Amino acid sequence: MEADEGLILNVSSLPSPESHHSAEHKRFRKPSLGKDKWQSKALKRKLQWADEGTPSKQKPKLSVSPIKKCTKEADICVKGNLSSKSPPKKHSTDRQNESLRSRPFIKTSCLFKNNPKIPEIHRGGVKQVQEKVFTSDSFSQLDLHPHLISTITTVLKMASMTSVQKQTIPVLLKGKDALVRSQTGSGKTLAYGIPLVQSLQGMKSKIQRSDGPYALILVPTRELALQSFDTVQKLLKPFTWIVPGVLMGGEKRKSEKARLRKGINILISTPGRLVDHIKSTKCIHFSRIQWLIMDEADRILDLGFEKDVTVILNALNAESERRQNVLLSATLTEGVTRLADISLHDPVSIAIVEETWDRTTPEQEAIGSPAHMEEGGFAIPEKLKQHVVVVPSKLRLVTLAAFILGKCKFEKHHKMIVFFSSCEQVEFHYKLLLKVLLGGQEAEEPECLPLSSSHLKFLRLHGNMEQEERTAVFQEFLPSKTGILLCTDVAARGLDLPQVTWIVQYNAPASPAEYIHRIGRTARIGCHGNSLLILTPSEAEYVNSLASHKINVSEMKMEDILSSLMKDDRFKGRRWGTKKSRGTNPQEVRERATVLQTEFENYVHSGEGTVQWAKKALQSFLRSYTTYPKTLKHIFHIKSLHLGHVAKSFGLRDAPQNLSASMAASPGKKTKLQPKRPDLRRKTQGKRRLAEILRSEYSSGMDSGVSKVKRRKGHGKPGN
Ligand SMILES: Nc1ncnc2c1ncn2[C@@H]1O[C@H](COP(=O)(O)OP(=O)(O)OP(=O)(O)O)[C@@H](O)[C@H]1O
Repeated sequence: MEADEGLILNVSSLPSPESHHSAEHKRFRKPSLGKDKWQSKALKRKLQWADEGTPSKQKPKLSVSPIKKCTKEADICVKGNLSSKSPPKKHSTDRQNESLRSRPFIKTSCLFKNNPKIPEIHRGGVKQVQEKVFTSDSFSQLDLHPHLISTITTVLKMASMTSVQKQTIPVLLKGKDALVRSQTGSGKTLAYGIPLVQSLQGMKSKIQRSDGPYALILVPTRELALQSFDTVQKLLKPFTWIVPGVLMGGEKRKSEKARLRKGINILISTPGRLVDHIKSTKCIHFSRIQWLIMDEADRILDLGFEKDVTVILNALNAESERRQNVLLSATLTEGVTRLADISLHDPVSIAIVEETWDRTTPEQEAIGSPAHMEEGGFAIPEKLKQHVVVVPSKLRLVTLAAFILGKCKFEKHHKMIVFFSSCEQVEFHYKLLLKVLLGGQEAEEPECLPLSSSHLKFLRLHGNMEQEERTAVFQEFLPSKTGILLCTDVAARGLDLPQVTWIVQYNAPASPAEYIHRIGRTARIGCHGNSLLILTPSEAEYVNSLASHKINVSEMKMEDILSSLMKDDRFKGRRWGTKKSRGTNPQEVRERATVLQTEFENYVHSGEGTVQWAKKALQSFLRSYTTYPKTLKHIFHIKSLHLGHVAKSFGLRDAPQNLSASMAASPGKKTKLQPKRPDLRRKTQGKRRLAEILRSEYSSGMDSGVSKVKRRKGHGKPGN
């Protein structure tokens, strides 16, 4: 146990955390149930607490100990039993008091003590790269089939072209290869979709379904495959003889084979799944392929799909030599240059930038080569407001919860995506937030929830989920006007989820490119949007790293986010009793944050299973922390993490002692996760682990080794 976690409330005659937790649930469902029992238990309580300076190695005692020192924060939890002094007058306050009295006091460390100083964020005058989204030109100006134009205007309801469409469509209609970069949400799908459909519908000999693929569209994730399929299908409405199809894993291989046998003319696939079919499905052939499109091309390589892409290119080259190739992304990086070299023939480079592009060198003037495209920074949608908040590790969880409550419960019309760095963390936070913020009654009895809570709808999406559930979640979140989607980077690329108002990055992304794609899930096609990046004090320098890529963030204050808790009396400290809270009293805000943290900790410590589950999530976080690239290691280094503090953000009261050997963490001290003498074997293991993590997010769905989270009704035991 760490020194600053010595402020522990040791309580005798406490109900077990588990029984308390279920009582809290009952409080929401049937407020009158168990009232007497809880009142008498509350009266029996004798609250005692240990000295703040408890030696760090001393084990927490559950016995009664003398009061040695009382800090303001201890007041929060201990002194506040005011109900006997000022008895409630009204029925509602009676019930409120009862709930306050029944609040458990097990042990709560000082959330606001011994935290590292929050450094000031200095924002240089970063001039962001900007693109104009729309042009005044209409699609009818292009040389397209009239039915295609009417589909665009009547089915897709689009009037004018976006900048990237205006520049790309004519190039592709001329039969040229292209390398296209334009900001997120600028309409790149139609930029390749329209010329593709125009060219296939106009082929001299009419396409037959049995001809097999004429076009191959590669995308990194299954959801993006589904989305691209949907767009292509719409464009093909008047051209019913051209058949699109999607291969994306998760589906039975047999049924995909059957669809391939029947014939797919525009094949949309994730690379891994396609390679699987190339290797095992006899009826797949590419003799008529005319188009190869790689959307999110840089990501396809990042994921270690390079080998897969090579297999695919070889398969295509073996059967057909002449085809048109297109690579697209909002962030073209070195990887794409490599891919461009092997897949494109004399390409036209298209990048949509405005004057703010900082052309300081003659090389940068020549945007003709993809290498130059990345030097000036990536464009960010004009109406996207980016924020950063620096939060000490211990306060991360409550800050996230307060932010979600503030936006999605106490404000209207917010739809939010929260990014985490691993599947386990998504699962953990999903269930923890459901249990604590919604009282665990989310799915079963929404009508029993306090009215305001009905605005909170949590969903999650990550690579370890069964495909059926992934698709269901995607389809549910897509049209929804509200909701909070917790996810990994599996949702960072390409997904077009309308009306998302906030992107929260709970774990910083591993590259500026990923930052751009994550925030790009909002403020699409000229709309407004907001993003929040949550950093710890030791990570604050990341803001400079973003600035060097022309990414400009403005600071939010943690205290302002936490002040949303003033609107939620479920987290009212006991000493405030029935007193009406006026304005934002910083002390009361801290108290409420502490009550909320206690609720998290109580849930996590409600059983051995939940403790293990939190440790697993913590371990997963630490593992992902070791995978930041070299260039960011000075900011995100495992050694700069304080394990005891980080544990708090997983609802754990103490730094876990028994993390797996590979972690070799030392509780209560800064973590020592790096081997003292890293040898080659360990390096290889690290690489393999990284590959596993990435694969778990993006696997084609055919890798048998990936464990799946089965869909459970009513959200059963965590960690399963
Ligand atoms: N000309 C247009 N007019 C109006 N809306 C458009 C137009 N073109 C595309 N859109 C819409 O803009 C949204 C974003 O398009 P799309 O998903 O193709 O963007 P993107 O550039 O591929 O984004 P990302 O880089 O995130 O993948 C979609 O909802 C699409 O229907």
